This record gives sequence, C-alpha cells and structure tokens, in this order.
Amino acid sequence: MVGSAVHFGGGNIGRGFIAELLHETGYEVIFVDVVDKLIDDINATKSYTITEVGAEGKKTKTITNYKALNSKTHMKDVIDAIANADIVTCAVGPNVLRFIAKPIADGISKRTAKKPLAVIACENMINATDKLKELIVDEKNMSSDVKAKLPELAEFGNSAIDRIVPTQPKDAGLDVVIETFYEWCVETTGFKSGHPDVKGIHWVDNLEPYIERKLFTVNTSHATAAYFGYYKGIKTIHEAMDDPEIKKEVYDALEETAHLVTGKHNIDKDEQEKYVQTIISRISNPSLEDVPVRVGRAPIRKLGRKERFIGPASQLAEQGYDVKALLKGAQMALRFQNVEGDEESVELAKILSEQSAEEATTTLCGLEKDHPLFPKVVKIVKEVQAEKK
Ligand SMILES: NC(=O)c1ccc[n+]([C@@H]2O[C@H](COP(=O)([O-])OP(=O)(O)OC[C@H]3O[C@@H](n4cnc5c(N)ncnc54)[C@H](O)[C@@H]3O)[C@@H](O)[C@H]2O)c1
Ligand SMILES: O=P(O)(O)OC[C@@H](O)[C@@H](O)[C@H](O)[C@H](O)CO
Repeated sequence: MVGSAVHFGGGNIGRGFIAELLHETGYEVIFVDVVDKLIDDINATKSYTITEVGAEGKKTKTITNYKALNSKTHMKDVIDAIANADIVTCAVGPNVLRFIAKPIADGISKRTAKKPLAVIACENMINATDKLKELIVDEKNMSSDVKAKLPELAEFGNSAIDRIVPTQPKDAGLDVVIETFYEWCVETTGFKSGHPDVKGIHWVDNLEPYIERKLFTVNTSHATAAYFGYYKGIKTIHEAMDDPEIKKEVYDALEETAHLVTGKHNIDKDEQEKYVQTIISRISNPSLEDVPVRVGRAPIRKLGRKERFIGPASQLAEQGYDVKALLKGAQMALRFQNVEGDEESVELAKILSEQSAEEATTTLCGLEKDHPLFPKVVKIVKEVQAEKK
C-alpha cells in the first residue's frame, strides 16, 4: 500500500514535476513550505494542473490528493508528517538544505515504521542528498543515540533531476507550465532495504556520470545563454538562443564540456552529440517563457568549484585543455551584479568591489592558488573589476 510523501518546497519543480510523479505513484503529497500565501492556496484547492509544452503539442494533467504545511508555524505537524511518511523529497535550492535538516532529523527520530524513510534531495547540486544527510546527522540536529540507529530509520539516495520549469505567470495560481522532457535519476546504493517504487525514476548504481553530464551540459548551456542574454538585454532564453553570437557561445561551451563528459565517464561521442542537440532544442523551446534572471539566479552558487562553469573548467584545465568558452561564460556570470530580487547578485557586486582579484577568485570559485585555472580566473575577474572603475 502506498502512503504519504513529504516534499519540501512547493515551488516550480516541486509542484510542477516531483509532486506529479509522487501523485502518479499513489502517494498523498504533503508540501512543506514557508510562504503563507502558497500554503493557503494549496490548502484551499482540491486540484491543480500541470501542462506540458513541447514540439509534440500540449498535454494537461491534474494533480490531486495533496495538502501543505507551513514549517514556520506548524513545525510539530511537519515533524509528525515525516515520522509517518514513506518518502521525503526536497527542491528548495542548495542553500536552503541547512534549514530543512533539523525538521527531517526530528521526524526521523520519531519514526516507528518498519521500513526506513527514503530521503532524496532534488537539487541542482552534486551529491545534494549526501549534503542533506551530513546536515541531518550533525550533532546540533540529531542525538548520538538516534544517529546510531539511523540505518534502520532512514535511507538516502543522491539524485539528478532534469526538467525545465520556468517562472510561472503571476496569475497562474498553482497551475504549472513545464516542458515535456524529463529525467530523474536516483542512485540505488543507499537503499539497502530496497528503493521506493516511484513512477518515472530512473534508478542507477552510480550517479556521477548522470549528474555531471546533466549539470555540465544542460545547466552549463542554460547559464551561458542566460548570462549572455542578460548582458545583451534579451528578455527570454529562447530569444537569447536565436542570437547567433550567443548560440555560438553555447555551442563552444558545450564542445569543451563534451571532452570531460565523454572522456571521464566513457560516454560515446555520438551519444553526447545527440544529448547536446536535445538540450539545445529544449532550451530554445519558444513555448517556455523562461527568463535570464531565473536561469542566472544565485550567481555565487553558479560560480562555485563544483558548479556548471568552474566544475568542468577546472577538471579540463587539469588535463591541459583550453577552456576559453567556459571562462567567457563565467565572466558573464561575474557581470550578473545587483539584479533586482537576487541577493547573491548584490553580494557578488560587494565581493568584487571589496576584494582583490586573487581573493575574489578564492572566495567565489574556491580554486587553489596553484591550480592551473587560478590565473585564468583572476584575469577575467580583473577585467570585470576594471569595468566598474
Ligand atoms: N525549475 C527548474 O527548472 C528546476 C529543474 C531541475 C532542478 N531544479 C532545482 O530545484 C530546486 C528548486 O528550484 P525551483 O525552480 O523549484 O525554485 P522555486 O523558487 O520555484 O521553489 C523553491 C521553493 O522552496 C521554498 N522554500 C524556501 N525555503 C524553504 C524552507 N526553509 N522550507 C521549505 N520550503 C522552502 C520556496 O518558498 C519555494 O516555494 C533548485 O535546487 C533547482 O536547482 C529546478
Ligand atoms: O535551478 P538552478 O538555479 O540551479 O539553474 C537554473 C536552470 O538552469 C535550471 O533550473 C534548469 O531549468 C533545470 O536544471 C533543468 O533541469
């Protein structure tokens, strides 16, 4: 019998994709969020729709059997829901994992079910579930007694989640427009008692090739289009992809990351080429009104050491490859400063104005001073800093 699923984050991918598959599997979906209006809207409705838009046309599905809890005001209910759930998922953004670890730890501590809770973080981040687990078992969040019994209480799986869910129009309510394509890969190794049978999940023994291929193809190309598009004042990602100069930048970046993806993960070159073509057509989808400000959001996170530019660029630089295109994308990300509604873009501007190029390279990209990429990043940081003077 299928029971309940607690999902942290009732936003775009949460409502638009994860809830769809949890619902289709038969779970009652319990959204946990911190936005009062969203919680009220979810609890005031019995259904909402998701509409897939792609080359094949439109298809609408109806989601039912859900409710929402506010973790700011109803923490006890959140903990009880986790104590009784079959599965906990989240799509809150990598920087928010630290805030949801404590309620998950408390819910795990109260469990009595025979079957361990399945925990899967669905963030654009390498090993996001490992990070969440590390935070859950931190002594601030979980007692040593519970930690010792953890294997009986909860099991964890890293995941790679891929479906473009743009910012929704203001008047859309709970309804979500998404692309038709999707891929949700989850690693089996942590589920010693057997993984949950969620419809649509692609179970894999080793996630690394899947998450690196996804992040360094889908998200590298998406971010390149977004940062160049923003710089040129272009309104949507598909219009940015219509700009010949931006399209070339995207292809150049993907040519570089393809060396890593095919070389490191033994992925066939033709297969990667087909994957690239699929991604180009996905991010060029004119039915998705996706905007540079969403795709470029949180530029400090995106400039990180394991992220979509510096992640592949650093690994390729170690192998002696030139990474001009990835550095041009990273440089555009550095120019994504003081963007309305984006706190990290304000912080980025502050870092670039207060720190030397060398310090900022360390702060933003986490690169070691003796890394072959370090001087190249320092150079692009210096150029961006000079533009502000
Ligand atoms: N949108 C996409 O196309 C897409 C695709 C794949 C993966 N992702 C990943 O999914 C994650 C979420 O992205 P999104 O686009 O859905 O963002 P979003 O901003 O639409 O949704 C995030 C939700 O988390 C909620 N939230 C924030 N703090 C919270 C807390 N402490 N407890 C509970 N909820 C909290 C927010 O209120 C919001 O509803 C990110 O890691 C993103 O990279 C997004
Ligand atoms: O979610 P972010 O901020 O890591 O990246 C923005 C987009 O590139 C991303 O949300 C994509 O739409 C998604 O990763 C597609 O699967």
